[in-house]
Amino acid sequence: MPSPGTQAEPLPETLLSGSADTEKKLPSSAPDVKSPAKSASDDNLTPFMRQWTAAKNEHPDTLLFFRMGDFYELFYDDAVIAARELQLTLTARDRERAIPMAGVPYHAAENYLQRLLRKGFRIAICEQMEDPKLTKKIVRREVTRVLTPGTAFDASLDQAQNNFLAALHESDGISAIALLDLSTGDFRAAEFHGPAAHKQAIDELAKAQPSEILLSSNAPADLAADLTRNTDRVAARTRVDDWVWTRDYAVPLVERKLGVKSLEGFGLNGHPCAAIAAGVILHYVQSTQKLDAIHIDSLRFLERSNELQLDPVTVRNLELVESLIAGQDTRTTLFSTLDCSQTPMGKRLLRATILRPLYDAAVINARYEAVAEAHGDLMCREGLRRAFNGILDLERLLARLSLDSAGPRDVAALAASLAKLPELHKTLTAFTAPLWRDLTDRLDPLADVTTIITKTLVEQPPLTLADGGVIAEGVSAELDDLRRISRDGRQSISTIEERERARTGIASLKVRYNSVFGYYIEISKSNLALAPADYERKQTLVNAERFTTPELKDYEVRVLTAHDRAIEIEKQLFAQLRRSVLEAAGRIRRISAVVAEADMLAGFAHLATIRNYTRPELVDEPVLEAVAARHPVIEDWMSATNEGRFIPNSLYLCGQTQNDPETTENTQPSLLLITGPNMGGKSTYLRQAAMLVLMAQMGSYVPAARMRYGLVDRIYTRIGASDNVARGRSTFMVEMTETATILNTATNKSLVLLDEMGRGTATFDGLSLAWATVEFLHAEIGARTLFATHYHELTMLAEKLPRVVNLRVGVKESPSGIVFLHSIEPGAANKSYGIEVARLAGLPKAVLERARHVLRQHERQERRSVQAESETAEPMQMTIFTPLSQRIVDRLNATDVNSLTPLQALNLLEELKQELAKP
Ligand SMILES: Nc1ncnc2c1ncn2[C@@H]1O[C@H](COP(=O)(O)OP(=O)(O)OP(=O)(O)O)[C@@H](O)[C@H]1O
Repeated sequence: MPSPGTQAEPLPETLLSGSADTEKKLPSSAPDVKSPAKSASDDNLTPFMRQWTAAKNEHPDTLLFFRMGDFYELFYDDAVIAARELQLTLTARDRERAIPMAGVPYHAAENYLQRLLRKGFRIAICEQMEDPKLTKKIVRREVTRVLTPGTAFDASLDQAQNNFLAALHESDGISAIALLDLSTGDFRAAEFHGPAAHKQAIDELAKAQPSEILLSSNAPADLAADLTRNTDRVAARTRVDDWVWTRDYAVPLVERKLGVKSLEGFGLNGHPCAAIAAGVILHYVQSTQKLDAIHIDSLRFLERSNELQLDPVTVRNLELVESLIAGQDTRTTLFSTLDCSQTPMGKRLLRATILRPLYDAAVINARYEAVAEAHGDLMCREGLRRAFNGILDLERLLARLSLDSAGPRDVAALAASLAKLPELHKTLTAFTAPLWRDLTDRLDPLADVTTIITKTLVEQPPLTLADGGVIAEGVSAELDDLRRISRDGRQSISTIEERERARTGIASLKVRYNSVFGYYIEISKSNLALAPADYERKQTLVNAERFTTPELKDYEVRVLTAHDRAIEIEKQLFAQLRRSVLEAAGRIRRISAVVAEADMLAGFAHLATIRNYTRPELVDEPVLEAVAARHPVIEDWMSATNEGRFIPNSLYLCGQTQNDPETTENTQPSLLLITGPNMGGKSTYLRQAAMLVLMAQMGSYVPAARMRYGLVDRIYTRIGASDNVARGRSTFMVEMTETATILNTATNKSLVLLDEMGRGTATFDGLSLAWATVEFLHAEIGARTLFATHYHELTMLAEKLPRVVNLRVGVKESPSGIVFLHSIEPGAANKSYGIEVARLAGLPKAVLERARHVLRQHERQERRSVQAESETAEPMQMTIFTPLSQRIVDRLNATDVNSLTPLQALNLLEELKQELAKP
């Protein structure tokens, strides 16, 4: 069957990926593999090529892997592309027509397939559907699977990451997405309303980093452009016919798959767009996998209100799961720092939790309590962590079984992992915190499933079913009998050999077997005269002659038939085992979730111990207080590389509440203005605040001596120049867009980090924008804000605005230069050390001296103009705006407008105008 209603879009020319090995030029024609435009009924074609052409025409946008015996062969342009991409030798089939051909051995195909998928190709696997030995005509072949980047579920996937297939649906101002990781069964959907719906959907997609995105065939082209701009890894884009994206077709697909009459239980009622996106995903999976993916048995509707919101910019800026610099050591991410999970499920959950921390005090506190208990009991904690040892990727093993691509060893691995559950269950019962109790209750040890597998399979099964030896003795009486015949047959062969040697007197006579000629007696040419008359000649070699006898022929039939039949029965029993295990698919998936959560929490407890993290206190006020806090990633990095010691710093912030009086003596700061030299540690201090909140809202302990905080609804960052320049926006434009988002959407529960805002433009423009932004954040938003800046003028705001406080990073001047203390102190920096830092960076002496000279001149000029101003004018205003506008403002402030007659008002206006006209 062809893939109905799908069509791959050419990939963009460049992969804008963060990882070095994918940062390659893709051939623009990568997935364009529509060759040749032939008709299967073309009379000139051989029957074989007619069969190939028919399969290719059904899947024109794929590379067709055509099974021929022990090889998958590719022909025409497919062969040329595969040879180029996989460095295969290009040969030719049919000397006359010279059809390009390239192939890979079927047992090694997996590796080649994955390489092509990673390059964005789609692949159709055309299998032999009957045994070539049993047919005299051409073997029947069918496309059994279509592989696409988003539907991969092979063993080479990164175990710590999901491989998502996404669908994006937009209709009547509503944007919805669905995400499915076929390799684990993780299936989610979300829907967004209002003016920001589209952006929110794109942001969610960017966070999920799907490998493939399904779009409607009539979706606008710029939808795809948006995705490219906001997604780090460029996903393959596949168009699906618009008729699939309809409520009548797509929603019943989801209902049928989940076995329900309504999607209410999955939180999808009233969210038809999300349900349609989920349905499109299922349609696509069915058309590519050609079988029912049993392990997809639930769907999670994502509620943004339950999460701490992180937009993709913040995820990238804070280097939560990926390093900012492409190809850089991934050990510098928060994920790598916190990852001490023992199982792949635990790793994936940790990653997902970093990207979606909680926004629910009860759940967060329940986690703290569980971590506290494990933290406080070394024996139990270590016992628990040991219990995860040997639990392999339950979700992915199950998925492979569900998609019928699990071999005997996969099933044995599943059983070995499940066999660890009773021990895990026992270890968990030692804990009493409610969350541990809940996990213990949910941990079904699945003993029945383990028993079925261990009873059915031999202890160490072979990789494939092909040669048998997979099913244990005692499972099937018929199989045991056939095996005996086959075994006895081999013994009889040696008896025959001995007897025939004695009969003929030829000591070197051999009885052997090969797959082409079956059993035979081999006699060397020199002994041919001794061959008895009942020997029938079978094959002549250079130095020997091969014979058979009626007895040997009879043996052959019995032994080979027994062997083939035994393998047939093994296949049937294995299929039956697969079905039995899949009946427990839902239970296995639920257990995987329990294992993942227990593993992650045990990891938090372990980190708390080895890194000295402490339990945060979650309160009902918008505070953010941390005593002696550290940046988890830098601290870990420094201790791993023995590069110094991280200097702890404290933080006190309080978001503005509705009841806050306008000004009071002891107002807590909502905005910290941090000044100080480059390299002083300003950015680190900012990021550290975000890390603390993020970890705390994941339910983890934090790197601080003490932390007290109120829930944060969203973390905003405007940090440094990002790589969007490559995506068509200037540094300054990116900066302003990000700032606009903050000012338009932050609340008093948010955490805002602004690092060197305004530096991307002319000094005074930048300063003015930064100034106005601080005022707006202070007056209108009241979010907990950290603002690092090199504009010293901004520090004046601390005197004017009650909730703004100045902090500076400590430096010590010494004869040999400046020393960064990395401590955060009260007050504003009185000096910048740009030239000193430039010296440390190795700028040429001449440039440094010239810079010092220019700086001195500039400072002298500045002093002169300040002097002149103080002699002539009123005291300097605490504002960067001109005194003239301030005079007008003062005049207006002093006027009681209600007491003015219309004429007086007009006169006042005229006076102000004249004031403006003064030089
Ligand atoms: N508290 C600390 N303890 C130890 N080292 C630190 C600390 N804070 C920062 N550092 C180190 O100092 C260096 C500079 O830090 P950071 O980038 O935060 O400085 P900055 O003031 O933001 O500089 P710039 O203004 O140039 O961006 C980094 O290498 C960082 O690892």
